[in-house]
Amino acid sequence: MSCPQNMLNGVAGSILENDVVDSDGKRRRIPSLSLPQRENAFLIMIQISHSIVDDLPMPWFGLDIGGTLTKLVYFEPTDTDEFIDPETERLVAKTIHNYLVSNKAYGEAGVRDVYLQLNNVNINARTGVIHFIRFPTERMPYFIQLVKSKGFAQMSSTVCATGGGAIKYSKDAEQELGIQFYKADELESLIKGIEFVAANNPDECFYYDNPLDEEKCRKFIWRWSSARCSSTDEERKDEHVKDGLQYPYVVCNIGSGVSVLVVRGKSQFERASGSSIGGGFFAGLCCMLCKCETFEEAIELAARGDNKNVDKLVRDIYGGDYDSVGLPGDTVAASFGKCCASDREKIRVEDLARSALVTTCNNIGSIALNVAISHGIDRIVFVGNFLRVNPIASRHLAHAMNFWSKGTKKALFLSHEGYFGAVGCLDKLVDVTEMRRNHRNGNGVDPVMHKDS
Ligand SMILES: Nc1ncnc2c1ncn2[C@@H]1O[C@H](COP(=O)(O)OP(=O)(O)O)[C@@H](O)[C@H]1O
Ligand SMILES: CC(C)(COP(=O)(O)O)[C@@H](O)C(=O)NCCC(=O)O
Repeated sequence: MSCPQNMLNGVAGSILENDVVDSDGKRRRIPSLSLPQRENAFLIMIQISHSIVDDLPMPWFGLDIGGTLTKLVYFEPTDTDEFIDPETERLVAKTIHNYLVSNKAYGEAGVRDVYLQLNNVNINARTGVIHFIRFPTERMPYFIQLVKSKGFAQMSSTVCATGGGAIKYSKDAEQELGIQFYKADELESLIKGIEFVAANNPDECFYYDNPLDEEKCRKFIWRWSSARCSSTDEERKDEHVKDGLQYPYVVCNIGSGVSVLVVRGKSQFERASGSSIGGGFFAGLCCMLCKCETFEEAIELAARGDNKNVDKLVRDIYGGDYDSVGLPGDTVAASFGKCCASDREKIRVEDLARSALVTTCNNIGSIALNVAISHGIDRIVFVGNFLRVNPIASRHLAHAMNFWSKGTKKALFLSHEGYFGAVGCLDKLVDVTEMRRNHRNGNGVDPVMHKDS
């Protein structure tokens, strides 16, 4: 465990001598020791563990309470040590493991995305696993009651929260559970989460070749940290791999609504644009027009539909391409433009769902591309849960970026789609640890009393 320097005050010499903590701050099991040595080490470890518990009690949760979905990430330490960790902390971890990690579904609507689990990651000087869980935000009151009934709130835990709901529900969490959120800004958390996950998961990022060609479409991993694609791994294996991400890049977050950000460096970003035509718009149209009950149902319907029966294309108006301005005949000229035609009875709900999907993607693609062009940036990273189980949208966006930029801009996608805000807000742990340490040393404020920072 990388005990922050201040935690080591007074015992540092003995700890290093007894090899409890590595010089780079990594925790390590003690090699076999003689009995007096063991007693000595044990006492030292009790002191350390108390300092650590004082600094930031486990378990650690990151919560992104969005307009539609709440994303919960749970960091489960795997570097636990019976000599170092207090028994209470280990018991809590076991209780949570038994409930969260042994199940894949919770209540009526909670789901753990097991395939996204990230192993062997380091957060705030601990090593562990990140688990990914989501549920509809409208179930938040039920979630609060569940946490209460399972007694999770009593286990002194550290909850970092972001998204609009971190503000909206903070009073309920406090009143019902006695939990105060460490709040983080959602866009800052989004970028921190993207950079953290991309750095920890070499296969996180991908792009499509020939996105709209059913036969030739291929998905390739983009090794973001080394700016190369996985197909060249072998031939370039001896090359030096650069650390960190390649700047600049554009992020287009498609949640309920859409935010487009320009990222120029670590912690250096601006929100350049946005749109209300996003995931909520698509889901809402499908609910009202197609009577879909779920997002998954809407996507399945759209997969079987044809937007050409609903949208007016350039060729429906021009009889072919509109050459002089470079508009191909199969471009959508007017979304839903055929819905007023006298033969509209032939339009199926599948076609309406597909048109809703294409309309949403076209609008988002155009905004994201404009931002990339106006800022002179070539890589556009699309994230957000609108892209969940939705390769049609990703492939459509990939094609649009390539086609309208004449191949100069590339659409990239990340496999943890909508979870970056929840991961990124865990970064608050580092700030809180630092603040608590300062407070203990007589400087600064107590973060427990100032969780809104
Ligand atoms: N299981 C689901 N339930 C509802 N919407 C979903 C689901 N899976 C994907 N979506 C899509 O994801 C969007 C929400 O994306 P998300 O990134 O979680 O945003 P937010 O933070 O606004 O909730 C929805 O508007 C919908 O289009
Ligand atoms: C307000 C929001 C940041 C909230 O984030 P979300 O829950 O949609 O992920 C987002 O919905 C948004 O950027 N809407 C578009 C607002 C606009 O620029 O028109």
